[in-house]
Amino acid sequence: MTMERDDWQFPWAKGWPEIDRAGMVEVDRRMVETYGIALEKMMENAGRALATVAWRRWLVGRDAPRVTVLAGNGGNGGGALVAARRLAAWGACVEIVLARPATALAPVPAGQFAILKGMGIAVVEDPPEGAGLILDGLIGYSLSGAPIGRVADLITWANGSGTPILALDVPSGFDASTGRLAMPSVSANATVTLALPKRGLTDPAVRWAVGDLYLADISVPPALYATMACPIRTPSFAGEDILRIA
Ligand SMILES: NC(=O)C1=CN([C@@H]2O[C@H](COP(=O)(O)OP(=O)(O)OC[C@H]3O[C@@H](n4cnc5c(N)ncnc54)[C@H](OP(=O)(O)O)[C@@H]3O)[C@@H](O)[C@H]2O)[C@@H](O)CC1
Ligand SMILES: [K+]
Repeated sequence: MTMERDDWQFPWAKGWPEIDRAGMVEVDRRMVETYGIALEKMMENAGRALATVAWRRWLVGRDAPRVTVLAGNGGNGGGALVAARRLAAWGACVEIVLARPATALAPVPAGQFAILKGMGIAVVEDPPEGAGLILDGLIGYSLSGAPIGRVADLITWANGSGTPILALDVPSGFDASTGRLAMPSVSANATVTLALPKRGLTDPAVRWAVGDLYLADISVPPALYATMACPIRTPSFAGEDILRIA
């Protein structure tokens, strides 16, 4: 699978369709209710894509590389927990840091967390030093206001760690409704966004937070996009389920 395709390099030059939070919530709803593509399935695709980019860009060839996974209690955290499972199975030494107590995890992320516990994956309270990569699964498209509390502390810690950061869907702190960054915002080396680029992600002004941008296919049927209130042209993945688009 080639991760780089020249013709995908500059989406704003290519008119990549972008989507805001409301649109993505509608896509998620129709995936489940119209097509029966369960959240677990979407989350598995999201997490595997995150793990694949993590492995191929930062971890391949290294012996038991250490990965710190920062997980919020929503779908973004769930996708990162799937990536944690895949990376652990590929030989990474994974440490999970939850932003909220495990009891606050939403049902599907909680299921992912239970699997990780069953695998004996380490869950640590304080983020460890010296990891080779940090996964940002704190907040995705459901940011509400500027990050606060432990989430904000973890963002600040990750940014100051000197360790590369790979963000899921959006860098935590990025507002997918407005395309603007709240502070603090994760300053990611790369972001794996899901289905469609979230509104504003390809704006060069936010590149310092987004980093290199990958788009992951989570199997949205073209007809779903075509019958949206504002029809969307489907990105052509054509057998390559992760594309670098910026
Ligand atoms: N088809 C797809 O695209 C798929 C998308 N998927 C993924 O789901 C994501 C959307 O998931 P979501 O809606 O569960 O919420 P999400 O973004 O995880 O954030 C909620 C968390 O953020 C927190 N939080 C919010 N604001 C905050 C603040 N200011 N300061 C601090 N904390 C704040 C909030 O805390 P709380 O409000 O509960 O206290 C809660 O913990 C999406 O981005 C994608 O990654 C996958 O499921 C696969 C399919
Ligand atoms: K994130």
